[in-house]
Amino acid sequence: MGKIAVLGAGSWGTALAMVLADNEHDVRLWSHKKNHAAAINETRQNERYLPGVQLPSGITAFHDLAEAVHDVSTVILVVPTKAIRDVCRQLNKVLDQQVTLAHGTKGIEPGSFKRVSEMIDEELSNQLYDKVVVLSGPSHAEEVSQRQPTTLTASSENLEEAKKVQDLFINGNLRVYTSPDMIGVELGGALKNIIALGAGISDGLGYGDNAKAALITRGLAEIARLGTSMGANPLTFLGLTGVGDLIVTCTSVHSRNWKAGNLLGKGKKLDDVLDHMGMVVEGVRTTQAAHQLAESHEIDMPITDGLFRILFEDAVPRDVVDQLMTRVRRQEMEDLSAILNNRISG
Ligand SMILES: NC(=O)C1=CN([C@@H]2O[C@H](COP(=O)(O)OP(=O)(O)OC[C@H]3O[C@@H](n4cnc5c(N)ncnc54)[C@H](OP(=O)(O)O)[C@@H]3O)[C@@H](O)[C@H]2O)C=CC1
Ligand SMILES: O=C(CO)COP(=O)(O)O
Repeated sequence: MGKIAVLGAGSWGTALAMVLADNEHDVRLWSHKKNHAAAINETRQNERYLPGVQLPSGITAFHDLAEAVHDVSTVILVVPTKAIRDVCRQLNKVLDQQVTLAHGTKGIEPGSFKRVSEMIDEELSNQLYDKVVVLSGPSHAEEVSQRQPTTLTASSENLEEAKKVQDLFINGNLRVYTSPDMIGVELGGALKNIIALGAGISDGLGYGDNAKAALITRGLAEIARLGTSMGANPLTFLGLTGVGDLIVTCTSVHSRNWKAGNLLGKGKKLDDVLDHMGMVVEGVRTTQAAHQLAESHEIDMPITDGLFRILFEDAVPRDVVDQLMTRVRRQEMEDLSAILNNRISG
């Protein structure tokens, strides 16, 4: 079995490393913090990010990136979106063989509006890999680490690369599909975090299941609206990486985005919430990116707009809900051909 480097020793990197080790690969889990890597090797646990979970013997933690990627056939990037460019620049200096390159990161970069694979393509020398693969879907690290049944989708512009990643991860607990729609798969995974923040706020305000179902469904409509404008296949949003991930993130106590929203709904301030979380809450930056994108391209995203005002303009959550409920009346289903004709170019 192959040598694989997983870069990012947070909850998701560790859970993915466990799957690979279960599949008998030799896994190098890289942490940018020396003490963290040492503690993982010593205790055989990642106490900070997956407390109480015993790591399989096939995982070794590394702090030195050159050592972690030496001789590996595959590199999986699982750091937060804001760290992707920096880690790619470090990789350029130490990786000297061609690898299969995948990522499990869910975000869009504010300002550039780049998806994670686009950021990787901009930063990483193209001699080092063929086409990036994204691995996404409804999958909380806590449940994957307990080997509970989970499904994911591997997508790439080169389907052969996606199949290689499918092969590496698939087992009796984790079923992996493939998809050619890289844009839709990455956007579904990133944009659902915005709606999960909203679902948490709704729960924090004491609203019930009706409100949450409405947020999920109307949230899906605006994810599909933006995603389709950016070149995604609209059907992808009905799959695992669209509605599947939206459901799991909006309804699970494991979701950091839901938890952060819940605290906001209970009246906490964003900075205090983020300090308290101690783990990445990707939906915050993605809300900023999607809001900028929707504004500049005149795409109707009322939930995202409301979230943006709560997160960055101190809007009162209950007022935002009132505004959403009293918007101008409209027909539920929209004209897909109009959306397809309005694709964002470039
Ligand atoms: N957790 C989950 O269930 C899932 C998460 N994801 C996605 O995976 C990505 C990673 O999330 P997750 O593992 O959960 O996040 P966590 O917050 O659990 O962990 C993030 C990890 O990345 C490290 N890190 C932060 N900045 C850098 C940097 N500049 N260079 C190197 N390492 C860095 C952190 O180190 P430090 O301890 O120093 O902060 C930490 O080890 C996110 O995009 C998330 O949306 C996708 C599916 C499921
Ligand atoms: O992406 C996830 C589940 O698929 C994890 O969501 P959170 O980052 O909100 O925990």
